[in-house]
Amino acid sequence: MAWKGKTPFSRRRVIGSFTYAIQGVWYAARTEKNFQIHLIAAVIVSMCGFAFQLNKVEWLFVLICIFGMFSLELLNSAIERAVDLATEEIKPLAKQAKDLAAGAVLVFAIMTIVIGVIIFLPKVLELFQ
Ligand SMILES: Nc1ncnc2c1ncn2[C@@H]1O[C@H](COP(=O)(O)OP(=O)(O)OP(=O)(O)O)[C@@H](O)[C@H]1O
Repeated sequence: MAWKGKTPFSRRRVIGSFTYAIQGVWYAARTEKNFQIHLIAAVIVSMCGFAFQLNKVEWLFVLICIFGMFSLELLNSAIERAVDLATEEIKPLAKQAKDLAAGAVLVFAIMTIVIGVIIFLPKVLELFQ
């Protein structure tokens, strides 16, 4: 614990926690294939959002989907590492932990796709009318 001995809300501790969090996001952006795919998808979806001039509510849903996917992907990567740290052997509990974490990402991804279809499909269809 790098902040041991500091008061709970000391400025250095808060800045330290923030710095570590940024390091985590930066590490994922540099090394995690899935996180990079989500980054590209987020840029494409945002460009589509501007192109189709989404309203405020539509943007809120899109942003929740984008940042929710990032958050879950980061958690999934953290769980994978924690499991690998706990054991290098093949164990049913290790499999369950990793598969459950991957399942959480999948469930949110399905919701994201459904929301994407609800928001963008009518706008795309309008282009062909
Ligand atoms: N220690 C283990 N014991 C049993 N099964 C495992 C173990 N480690 C991984 N697995 C199984 O292999 C799958 C793939 O694990 P892995 O660690 O390669 O992650 P991944 O899903 O390929 O993620 P990423 O590609 O992001 O690293 C897991 O989802 C799990 O089902």
